[in-house]
Amino acid sequence: MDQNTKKQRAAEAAISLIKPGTVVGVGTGSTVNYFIDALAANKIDIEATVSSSDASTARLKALGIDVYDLNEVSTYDVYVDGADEVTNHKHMIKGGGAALTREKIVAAVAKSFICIVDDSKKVDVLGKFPLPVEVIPLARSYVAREIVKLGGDPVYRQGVITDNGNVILDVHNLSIIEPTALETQLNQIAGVVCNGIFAHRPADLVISASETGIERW
Ligand SMILES: O=C(CO)[C@H](O)[C@H](O)COP(=O)(O)O
Repeated sequence: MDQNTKKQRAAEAAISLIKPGTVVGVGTGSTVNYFIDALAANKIDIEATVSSSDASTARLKALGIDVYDLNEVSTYDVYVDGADEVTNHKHMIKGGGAALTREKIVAAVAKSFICIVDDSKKVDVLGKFPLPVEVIPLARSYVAREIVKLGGDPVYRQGVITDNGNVILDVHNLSIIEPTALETQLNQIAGVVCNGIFAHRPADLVISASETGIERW
């Protein structure tokens, strides 16, 4: 079974957890695209969505699904998003699609976070996937030097501007033993907007698809 089929299966497994009449938080990426398509295909009569990126907003609207501005919503039940890595503790690295900041915000407003992945994303320790850090453009070199002091190897993601007008540093060679501590530490560097460790707000449920079926934890 190829990776895209697994992504689609994980996304479709999340559909049964979506209740009619509710607002649904929608992440970003290829796995979430399958979720958006399944939301439309299953014709679940949701009230609307809140979205974590311009790309997801465009896909939702193209399928006739309403998208609320997050400022119109005080809270909502379920946020569904993919991940680049996820652990048994439901800590994640996100931001491979450069949408980490809005993803973290939209997830923060949700009562629960459902992470949908194929089984290649499950890891014991975060950090093999280069950690995305969104940075104010002016601060790029300074932040990179500070990250080197923390033991990481930052690489500027050439040609990528986030939906917020910022740039991304992908930090290689980190073994993230204490994700909550590193999430906090990176956020304290002046010029960092957000980093892709989701440990202060982990997932509540991970749905992972493999050859043999769906695993939940
Ligand atoms: O964090 C993300 C985007 O910023 C995505 O959730 C993550 O990169 C996984 O993407 P995909 O579902 O395409 O494998």
